[in-house]
Amino acid sequence: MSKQMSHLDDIPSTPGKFKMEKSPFVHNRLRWHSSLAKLTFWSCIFLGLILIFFFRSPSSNPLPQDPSRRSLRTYNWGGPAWEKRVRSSARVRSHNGISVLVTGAAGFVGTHVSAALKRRGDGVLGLDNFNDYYDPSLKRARQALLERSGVFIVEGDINDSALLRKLFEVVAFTHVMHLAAQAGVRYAMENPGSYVHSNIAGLVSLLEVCKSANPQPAIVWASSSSVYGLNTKVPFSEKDRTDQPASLYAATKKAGEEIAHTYNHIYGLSLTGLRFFTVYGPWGRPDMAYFFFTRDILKGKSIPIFEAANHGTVARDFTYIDDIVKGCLAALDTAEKSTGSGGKKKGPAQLRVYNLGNTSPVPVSDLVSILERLLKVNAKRDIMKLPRNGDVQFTHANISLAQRELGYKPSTDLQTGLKKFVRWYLSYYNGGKKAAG
Ligand SMILES: O=C(O)[C@H]1O[C@H](OP(=O)(O)OP(=O)(O)OC[C@H]2O[C@@H](n3ccc(=O)[nH]c3=O)[C@H](O)[C@@H]2O)[C@H](O)[C@@H](O)[C@@H]1O
Repeated sequence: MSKQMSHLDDIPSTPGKFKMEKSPFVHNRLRWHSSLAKLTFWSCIFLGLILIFFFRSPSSNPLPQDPSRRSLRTYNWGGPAWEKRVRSSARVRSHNGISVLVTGAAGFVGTHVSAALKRRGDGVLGLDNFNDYYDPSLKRARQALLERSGVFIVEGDINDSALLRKLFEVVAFTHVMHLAAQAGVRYAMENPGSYVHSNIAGLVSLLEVCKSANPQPAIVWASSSSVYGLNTKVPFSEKDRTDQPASLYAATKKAGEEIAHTYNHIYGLSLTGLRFFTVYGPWGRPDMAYFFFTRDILKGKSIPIFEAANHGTVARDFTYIDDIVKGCLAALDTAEKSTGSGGKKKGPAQLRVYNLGNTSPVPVSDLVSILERLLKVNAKRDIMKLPRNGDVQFTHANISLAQRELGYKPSTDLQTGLKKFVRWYLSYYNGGKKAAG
């Protein structure tokens, strides 16, 4: 190093100018030294700036800062012990049982559906990416609950095609109950990418693997009442227009219905979409109004209650989880087989869409009154204008199609359902001592 330096020191940097200097050697050495120092100095500054930029740039570390790219997380799966667990969880234990892959199994509806299927002896394997859209510890608690009844939840993302293919290699699922999604109407303005990632790209990734599976499974999946968007004709019937979504969430669910049509048409996949109407109940989602209203009423915090223009009522056709589960199971049981094999269609296949609602919309202010009575605490009501962030003024399901074809008959009113929710909430959060996330 020093040898090389001394050699470099002897060579004038600009030989042409050399002769013009009065004391060429000394002067040039000084010049050389000072320019080397300058070069080193500016290089350090430049390097420093690059490093600062690199570490502060969100793209250098996409995982914690960009939740729409959750699939970039790596999950551990595979190996003989893992395959054994997968097989055992998916094993059918009753005569004429089905074997179901439940995506979003650690979610609210996913947990209840998985438990119900397992109870009647069907084979159930869960899949969930345990993202942090809301408190993941609640998802872990649901997972523990399912584990106790023999349901294994594979940790992974529906965008991971290699994982999905592996699951179909290990188990010949007869059905897929696809509930993994980015839910929530208002969050779509904060993180639009996560909706595209889960509800569109994830759905396509799943259907691609299902279409190539041999045998192809029948698929039942969660659409949403939000697809009715700005439709004003009530009650909402499956025949009504769904081309005016009011949120990106609704648009991705509507896109899902169109994508389902395509895969049914080209590949003969049997597909049933269920339009859920504001599902609530024990083990529910903390991002939903009934859940965080409960938390905030208990904390003495004020709760924002939306109203439409001219003090118009905002109402929802709140549907209790047990009724939804019955609808899901009936959809699975009436699903016909897919007709394709090896990615090729052999004949026309079933394509269905059903409303699963309660058929009795309740104003949000009444929901709050019921919670006040059940919690024995007066809410601090903060009445505010319905924000323009995707909410619609009301939903109301016409369920006659589901009644006729699935035998769907909701039987829990909001008062009864909320009573069960509040009992669960108080015991889960230890009498309100542990705060809900
Ligand atoms: O059924 C559906 O299609 C949808 O139901 C819910 O969406 P949403 O009905 O908006 O449920 P909440 O967020 O719990 O809101 C319930 C009601 O409370 C109102 N609300 C919400 C939040 C708030 O701070 N204040 C308030 O008054 C809403 O406007 C709405 O009328 C779910 O979050 C969606 O994932 C689902 O697809």
